[in-house]
Amino acid sequence: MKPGLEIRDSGFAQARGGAAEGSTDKAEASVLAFANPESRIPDFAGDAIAAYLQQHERKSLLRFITCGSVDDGKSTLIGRLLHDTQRLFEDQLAALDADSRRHGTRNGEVDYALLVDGLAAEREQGITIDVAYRYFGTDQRKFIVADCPGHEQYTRNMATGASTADLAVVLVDARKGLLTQTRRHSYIVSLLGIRHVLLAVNKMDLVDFDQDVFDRIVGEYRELAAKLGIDHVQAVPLSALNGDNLTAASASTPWYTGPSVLEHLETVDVSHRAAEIGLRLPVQWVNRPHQDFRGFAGTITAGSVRPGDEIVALPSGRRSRVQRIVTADGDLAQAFAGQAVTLTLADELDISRGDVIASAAQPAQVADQFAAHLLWMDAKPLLPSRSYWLKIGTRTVAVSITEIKHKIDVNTQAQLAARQLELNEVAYCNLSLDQPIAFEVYRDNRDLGGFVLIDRQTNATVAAGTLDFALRRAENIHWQPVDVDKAARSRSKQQTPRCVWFTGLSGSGKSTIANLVDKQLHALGHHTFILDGDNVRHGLNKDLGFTDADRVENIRRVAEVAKLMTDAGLIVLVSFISPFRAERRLARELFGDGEFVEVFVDTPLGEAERRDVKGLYAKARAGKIPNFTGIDSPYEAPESPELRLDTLEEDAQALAQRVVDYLRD
Ligand SMILES: Nc1ncnc2c1ncn2[C@@H]1O[C@H](COP(=O)(O)OS(=O)(=O)O)[C@@H](OP(=O)(O)O)[C@H]1O
Ligand SMILES: Nc1ncnc2c1ncn2[C@@H]1O[C@H](COP(=O)(O)OP(=O)(O)O)[C@@H](O)[C@H]1O
Repeated sequence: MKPGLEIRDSGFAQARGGAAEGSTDKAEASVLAFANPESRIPDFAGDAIAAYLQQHERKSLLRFITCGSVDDGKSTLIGRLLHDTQRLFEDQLAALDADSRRHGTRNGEVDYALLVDGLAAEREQGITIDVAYRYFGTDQRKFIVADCPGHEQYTRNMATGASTADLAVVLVDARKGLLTQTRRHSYIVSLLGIRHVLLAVNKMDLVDFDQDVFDRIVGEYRELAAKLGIDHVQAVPLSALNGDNLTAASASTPWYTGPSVLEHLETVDVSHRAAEIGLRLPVQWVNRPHQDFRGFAGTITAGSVRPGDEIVALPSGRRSRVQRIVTADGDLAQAFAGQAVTLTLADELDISRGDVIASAAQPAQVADQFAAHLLWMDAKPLLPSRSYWLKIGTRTVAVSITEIKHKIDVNTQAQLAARQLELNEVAYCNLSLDQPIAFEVYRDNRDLGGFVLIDRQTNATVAAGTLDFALRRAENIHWQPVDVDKAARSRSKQQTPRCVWFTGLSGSGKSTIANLVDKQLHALGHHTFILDGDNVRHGLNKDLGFTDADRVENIRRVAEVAKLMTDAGLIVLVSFISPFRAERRLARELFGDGEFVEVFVDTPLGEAERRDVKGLYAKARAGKIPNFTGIDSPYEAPESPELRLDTLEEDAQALAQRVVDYLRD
């Protein structure tokens, strides 16, 4: 990549677009990522974009998003900007002409919205349903615009577009004024750190270019922006359809003396005046072609670097000096943000993918617990205590949400109590990671402060978030070393500590079999303990019910207790329905190799229901117990348990013997 090409990319785009895994040129890959998964319009192929960007390399780049409600005129605005700045490709124009005749809503005249609403399905519905990235340029500047859909359920796409933008064009229909959507989108704009809004009060022609209407809307919006901490608002009275105040001043608004939309986009200064942060190089891969060369490759996301500079590797905190800055075109004397480089260091430091190389004088911070804002983007709700992947910069770690402090009504900013989060909801949460990471608060650095959460089973991106601050408690709690450790306890008990985890439907036979195993082991002189769902729910977990969220927390706690018991040298028999794979995996990950033995007590629902030891199935069928496992709450059978016990094939005694044999092996 050539110096001077100003492409920035945030953690969001990387994780979503899958850009640059192991690539030496993230910026180029980002460009392609824009062209590919987001924009569904084939004309903007990666090559064309790269060529275009190269041609306009020396101009500054403004990334912006457009947002507003359906029918506010976003697509028309962008289409017209593209058209009027004459960056349209010839064939696109030809296609547009034909399309307008076929689909256009404007009696055979060119319909600019069709330039942007790429998909046939969208045209039929008359709405834009995905983020579409467009490139255009003028003599002053080049632009990348993300067109964000206006429909309520597509908040997720809007957040995707916003995560890389410096400015948001917020469209308001002059006849309607601020709508719920305007508030929602402005909230997300502020959440994702955009400080500049161009408020386009559109369709002014339909209110006779009435200044009072404009002033009233602008006044209301300024109030909202102030509450949200959006510092810079430029309002423009607009008719995107007719082009008033779009690229030049309109004769219809003599009372307006500000810039046109395009003039503002061309001249607005979006550079962050925040204190210049030092070098940040999230390591994408460690390049070790032979014994004598060890280089750390990645794209510099902030600051600059020269050979001789003192650096610190994070999170380890080890220091060294930069020896060389290697690129495909030879070594550099200095490299800047946006450049993909390989650094070699004066000392042998243990640095791996996901670490951050930072300037020693101005390092990033390190922590493993945070307060953060989360935008939930999955149809399945967020369950606190469940383990997800958190991807930040080039690092991926396991995370759980330890507390939802409150969710936020994005329309009113009201704070509401919540135990779980649904699609498109925003919440303020505490997060706990399984290892420390290098980070910066999102306000200061989007690259090291913005993250996504990934479902560990489906690999789907389920949330986007911003780190607000590290929790103090993380700094102040340390592991207390103990002299009598697990190995010592295990030796004195003459046994290998284990966690034997029985899972299965209610009435499958977990308790019966666990009890028999316990008796046998005890008779053999082993030190054991049974943790049974029914019992633990009378004490430690008596605050929990049977919602998905409560079951997740139930299992998390009992897994932690089982872990403590194995640390005490015991063989623990855990007998819980534990219906979700994710939590059984979480439990497994607490233990060492071979220590966790998953026993699937496999009894078909019909059989468990026939037994109905406690009469619960009958009640559940009668609608008296909501969320009953197997009836109206799911059971996810283990895929590869250490033992599967078929209770239709063998009796409880024989099955217990199989468990004991397994353990004694
Ligand atoms: N709605 C609902 N669904 C399932 N089970 C219910 C429910 N309500 C009460 N019970 C009784 O609670 C026992 C299950 O508790 P667990 O802690 O093992 O459940 S879970 O692991 O959190 O899913 C379970 O005990 P077992 O029959 O021993 O499995 C039931 O007796
Ligand atoms: N092969 C078997 N293994 C375990 N239990 C069985 C078997 N066959 C019948 N049962 C009966 O099924 C019931 C299982 O109940 P329980 O052990 O309390 O189940 P859970 O703890 O899974 O809810 C008991 O009444 C038990 O006698």
